[in-house]
Amino acid sequence: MKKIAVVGTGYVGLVTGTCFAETGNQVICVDIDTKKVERMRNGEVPIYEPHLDVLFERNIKANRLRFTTDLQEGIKDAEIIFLALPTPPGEDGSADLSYILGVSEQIGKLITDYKVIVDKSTVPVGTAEKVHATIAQNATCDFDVVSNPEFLREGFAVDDFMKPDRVVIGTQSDRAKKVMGELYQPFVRQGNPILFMDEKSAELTKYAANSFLATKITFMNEIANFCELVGADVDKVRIGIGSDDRIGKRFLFPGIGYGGSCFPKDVQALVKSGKEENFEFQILTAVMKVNEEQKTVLFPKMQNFFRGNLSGKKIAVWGLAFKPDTDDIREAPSLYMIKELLKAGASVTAYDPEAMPNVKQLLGESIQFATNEYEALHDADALLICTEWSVFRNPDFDQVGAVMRDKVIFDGRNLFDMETMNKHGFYYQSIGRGIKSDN
Ligand SMILES: NC(=O)c1ccc[n+]([C@@H]2O[C@H](COP(=O)([O-])OP(=O)(O)OC[C@H]3O[C@@H](n4cnc5c(N)ncnc54)[C@H](O)[C@@H]3O)[C@@H](O)[C@H]2O)c1
Ligand SMILES: O=c1ccn([C@@H]2O[C@H](COP(=O)(O)OP(=O)(O)O[C@H]3O[C@H](CO)[C@@H](O)[C@H](O)[C@H]3O)[C@@H](O)[C@H]2O)c(=O)[nH]1
Repeated sequence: MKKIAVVGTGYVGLVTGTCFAETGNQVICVDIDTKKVERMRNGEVPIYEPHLDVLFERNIKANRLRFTTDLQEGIKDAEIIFLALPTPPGEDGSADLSYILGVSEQIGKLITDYKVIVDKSTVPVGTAEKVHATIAQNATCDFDVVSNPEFLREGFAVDDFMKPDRVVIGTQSDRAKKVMGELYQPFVRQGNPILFMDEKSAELTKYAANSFLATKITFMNEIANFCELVGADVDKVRIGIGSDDRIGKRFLFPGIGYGGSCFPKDVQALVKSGKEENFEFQILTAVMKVNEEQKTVLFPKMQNFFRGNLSGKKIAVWGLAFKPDTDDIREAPSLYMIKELLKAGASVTAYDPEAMPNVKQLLGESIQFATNEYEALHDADALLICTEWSVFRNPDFDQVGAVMRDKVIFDGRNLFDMETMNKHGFYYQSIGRGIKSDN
């Protein structure tokens, strides 16, 4: 059993804290958001993340998981302090380290006995050194700073955390290595490795992983766009190349661009880190450009369909979250499409199983929200699909066609097969699969 403090209770911090509690540790989560802490103390999970609620409730009941707004109270008994704080893009695209360094400064003033301070946030190479220097300015006791990047995906966060493909631990301190190795032992029982390395390599491993995955998706999006020009079917090409073990089946799904709180900001931050070393990440620069264009690739198609005049058209939007099984709308492609549609004078009625409250906060009254997917379609001139929630995968097409003004679908996630669409008489455009049916 270890005593752990987790500072920051967002998608990463709350999952980290809860999963460490689940393996028998004593965890206290610290957040400056008083309302959030109040909600958690009342037993409420403040984010939507499948399966988190069961673990959360169980560990609170067992007194292994507690919450506070007071950093001093949070860290006083902890041997390990995780920093799961935001690292948003600064104005120039580099990672903003003010949250990390601000809390590090406070930690330096507060600690009185040995602690392992762990960077769980995604941070540029050299941050562990900066955190160390910041704490050292005030600390009067021994401490180590470790880089332990997190690879969980939203929507699968609990599973990814409990059964990680690997755990990366960057430290050159034997003492910290031992503490971290013991902590993670229960999570690598399946034989997946704990990879010990130096801090800088650990920090870069995280950016390299995200940038590689973003590149893989973007490559497939370009292939999809080319498929449309030459009449090939990207789904067939995807399966064709994905069957090669060297390429792999995963992360090859084309769509309206990658979004979320990680890929866009992390690719940008790595490119910026390169610039600081007079190094140009040529591939990643192209990835960012292609992805920007991909987010609105369906817009000109919609404009064409409506002969350049979207003004007054009613567009139903299915899916607002940047991906299914999350309420997160950070950098969601849906928001880019909605912005273009509103600019063109269209009206938008949207439905998303989890993300509507977040979008309401952002867009207010500028769009309408429906209580289910069919209600969103009432009198719609077209349906635009932005997120592949399971509930959208097998709709009653007769009902869909009956409530819409026109049977027109623009699908940014390739949910339906072309034959089904043809059979039901829909005009259907997706990504990389050509136009099947003329209206
Ligand atoms: N979201 C993901 O899927 C994911 C996965 C892997 C890594 N990461 C990285 O992990 C980090 C955290 O991401 P997130 O998505 O969990 O962020 P988030 O925005 O969801 O949560 C951050 C939390 O930190 C709190 N906070 C801010 N300042 C604080 C302070 N001074 N003291 C205490 N709490 C404070 C906020 O109130 C918030 O609850 C980022 O670096 C991100 O890149 C995220
Ligand atoms: O084949 C694919 C797979 C994903 N996406 C898009 O890519 C984005 C990111 O998806 P995903 O990676 O599943 O979600 P995240 O929760 O953002 O997770 C990524 O970012 C996290 C934060 O750094 C990392 O921890 C994870 O390993 C990494 O997968 C989303 O917009 C998806 O729609 C595609 O377009 N095609």
